Amino acid sequence: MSEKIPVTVITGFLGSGKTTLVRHLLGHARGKRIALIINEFGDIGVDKEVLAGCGDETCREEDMIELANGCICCTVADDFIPTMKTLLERDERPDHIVIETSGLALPQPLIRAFNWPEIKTEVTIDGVVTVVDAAALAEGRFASDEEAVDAQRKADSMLDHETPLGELFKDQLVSADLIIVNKTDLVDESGLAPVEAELRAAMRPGTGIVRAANGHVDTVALLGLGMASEDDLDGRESAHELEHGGEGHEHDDFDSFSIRLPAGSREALLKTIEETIRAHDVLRLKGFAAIEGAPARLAIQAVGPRVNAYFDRPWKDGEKRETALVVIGESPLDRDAITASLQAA
Ligand SMILES: Nc1nc2c(ncn2[C@@H]2O[C@H](COP(=O)(O)OP(=O)(O)OP(=O)(O)O)[C@@H](O)[C@H]2O)c(=O)[nH]1
Repeated sequence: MSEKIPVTVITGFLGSGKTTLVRHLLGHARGKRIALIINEFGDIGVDKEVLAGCGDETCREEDMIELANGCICCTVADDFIPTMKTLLERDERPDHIVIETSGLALPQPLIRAFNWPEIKTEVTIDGVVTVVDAAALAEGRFASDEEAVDAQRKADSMLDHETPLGELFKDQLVSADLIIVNKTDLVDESGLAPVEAELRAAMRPGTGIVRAANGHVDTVALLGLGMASEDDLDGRESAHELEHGGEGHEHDDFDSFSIRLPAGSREALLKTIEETIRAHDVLRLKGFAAIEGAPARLAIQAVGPRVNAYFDRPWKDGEKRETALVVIGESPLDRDAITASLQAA
């Protein structure tokens, strides 16, 4: 049997620089024939257009395949596996396959798809590479325009609309074998150090971190990791899988509860939330807040000490204007102390 073809899976939030990285990679392929599978959604074809313009003979049109649907995790059987099989049945098989995932799909189902018998004997994941936007992270955001990310997600019926962005971000980090800290040209050293500390706290131990600007990463560092990630799933579970017991794993060690508060001031609430999270090791805090005098509700997403808040929509007629938050952390959570702390807002 011929050797398995290595596949690099590239994840990362919308706008983090995945396409830029892929473009650089194709332009520096060092003679490797690389096939590219793009899992784009929304503005279909944009990434392909960008890549087609790279002007290098390694970027051959026939080696770029777009998946029809926006979310690999929903369409593994109908779309992804057949696409892979078609690619593998070609006379001229690629030396390496790169999959650029949509910035909002969970990487976990894609990684597990490599264990499907239809493709398991022919391909293996060389490495899962997660691109992060250092500039956004340095400012406490996951992406340069979170609202655009969320709007796009909501517009795509194929995507899970419930998973908070912070959770998806973490899912992308724990999936990674290598994290590319991109856009370092926009952040100085004092900004990068805390970003990397944050990434290290969230990622699986041993994950590599490489800094980059405009996706300039040496092909040698990017390809040939030889991780066989599909055989090494421990610790890569998505938050969703963790909450729901996962694939044959038991995860009873998370606790969550909800709390309701009267309308208050935005500044006081966010400050209190941040302090509460730090004081009580809360992993996640999410919900909606009623802000005095505001006609819209304030969506709150916190992952670790990073609290995000944005007005997501106006209050509806008849809707009760109160703050409702869900607190999640490792069991046991000190509910009374956390509740008292949040009530101080
Ligand atoms: N300053 C700076 N800009 C960058 C860097 N990398 C990418 N960009 C810019 O950031 C924007 C998004 O980059 P893309 O490569 O399209 O990001 P992506 O992750 O593929 O985005 P989607 O396909 O929309 O998910 C583009 O305008 C890039 O030119 C970088 O290192 N520094």
